[in-house]
Formats: sequence, C-alpha cells, structure tokens
Amino acid sequence: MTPAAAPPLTRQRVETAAARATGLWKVYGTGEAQVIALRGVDVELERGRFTAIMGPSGSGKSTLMHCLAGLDAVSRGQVHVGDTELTGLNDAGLTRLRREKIGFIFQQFNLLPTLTAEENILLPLAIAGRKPDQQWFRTVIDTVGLGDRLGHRPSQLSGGQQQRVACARALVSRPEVIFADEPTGNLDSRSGAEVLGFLRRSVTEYGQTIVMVTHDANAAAYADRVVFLADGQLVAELTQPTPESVLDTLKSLDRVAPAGAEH
Ligand SMILES: Nc1ncnc2c1ncn2[C@@H]1O[C@H](COP(=O)(O)OP(=O)(O)OP(=O)(O)O)[C@@H](O)[C@H]1O
Repeated sequence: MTPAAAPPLTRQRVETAAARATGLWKVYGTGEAQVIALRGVDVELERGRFTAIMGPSGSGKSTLMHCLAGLDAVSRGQVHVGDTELTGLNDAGLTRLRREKIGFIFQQFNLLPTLTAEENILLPLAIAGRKPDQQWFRTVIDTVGLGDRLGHRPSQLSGGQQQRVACARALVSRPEVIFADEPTGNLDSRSGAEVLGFLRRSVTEYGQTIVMVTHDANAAAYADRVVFLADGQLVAELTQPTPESVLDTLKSLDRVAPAGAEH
C-alpha cells in the first residue's frame, strides 16, 4: 500500500499565507528621477500571525505594504492576498478586494469627523452592504474598551481612543489581513502599548492576521516575526523578537553594503 501523499507544497502555501509577494519590484519615475523602491522582494505573511516590517527610512517599508494591500501598482512580480492575485485585477477588482479582504490602520487614524465612533466602526461593512455580526461587534468593542464611547465623535476622543476605534473598524469585518502603518506613531507610550496589546490579542485570541510597519523596536517586539528591509531588499528576519534582538538586528543592517556595491 502506498503511503498517503502529502499535499503539494504549493497548495499548502496558498492555504497558510494570508498575503505574499513574489519577485516584487517597484520603480517610481523614469530616467534621472527613477527610484527603485523594491528590488525583487519575496515574502510570505502567514495566516493568524502578527508580522512587523522594519528597516531604515527609505528602505521601502511603506511601498511594500502598499503593494501588498493593493494600494499601489507593482512594476514587476506578483502579489497574492489569500488565493487572489492582485496583480491580475483591474481598479474595480482591487477596490472590491480591499473592501472585502483587507483592513487598514493608519498613523493618522483616518476617522470620519462627522460620524460617531460606532458609525466609524461600522462604515466599511455598510459600504460593503454587509450586516454586522452583533456578537462579534460586542466582542470587538469590549476588547478595545470603547463601550461607553460609542456615541462620541472623533474630536471628543483622545488619540489612543481614536486609534482603538480605528482598530475596531479594521477588525469588525474579520478581514483576511489587517495592514497597520505606524499605528502607534502618533500616540504616547501608554496609549501605544494599549493599542499594541489589543492588536496582539486579536491575533492570539481571534486568529487575526496583522502586518505592521513600524520604526519602534518595542512595537515590533509585540509581533511573532519581524522582517527587515534595507535598500528595497529583504535582508533579515527574526521570530519571537524582543526589543533587544530587534535593535541588534537594526544595528547590523547599518553594516549591510548597499545593493550592487559588490558587483
Ligand atoms: N510616490 C513616490 N514617487 C517617487 N519615489 C517614491 C515615492 N514613494 C516612495 N518613493 C521612494 O521610494 C523609496 C522607498 O520609500 P518608502 O516610503 O517605501 O520607504 P520607508 O521605508 O517606508 O521610509 P520611511 O521609514 O521614511 O517612511 C524612497 O527612496 C522614497 O523616496
């Protein structure tokens, strides 16, 4: 009797990666003004895990995140979110994919000032024509501790509370992946720790997938894995990071030769 065959690797990969980039290049501008922001990046972002993207200023972190989230067109290579190849979609397809499969958290919170916290949280579902799952909505609200602030407008909330509204907004639709761009960049350390603790919980307890760009080693240490970019290339990664191991890796990147220097 032949032993049961293992599932093909490619199928396993599709199932485990919430998002992945393959041979990803991003070039801005042409001629003298040309900037190569990403130079052949291959990365898989596992489902149900918290991944941080770090690297020096200008290394391509935001560009990578924008390409993975379908906010920016790629120059060469492929991006998948779940089983969907973004690079094969037109604008309408990309809009639908972002609406249905992706949640966003931005440094500037990006809440609508005229809507209450509750309306902001439910807006993406309303736009997608979906009804909120009431039990999940309550769980999300309880987790972020906003129960007594749902009727407040953003201007009536602290920065930390506004970012917790933004986290709840990203989580309430249970997206395939949440992309967070410097989510604690505008917060004091206590509010930042609250938001990071909440993101961590949403991964550990609810299986959410999160990808976060950050400059902060303490923030990156909340992740399961940190990938490091330098000059548009993936140059290092850490699993189970600590603030110290993240800082050590960042320091070692300063010694990495610029791309092409050895050729
Ligand atoms: N729209 C654009 N047009 C031209 N060049 C761009 C554009 N966006 C980014 N770049 C360039 O691409 C490179 C990577 O930028 P990116 O913003 O991805 O880096 P980053 O690592 O996120 O930087 P930071 O940490 O400072 O936010 C930089 O050299 C930047 O100047």
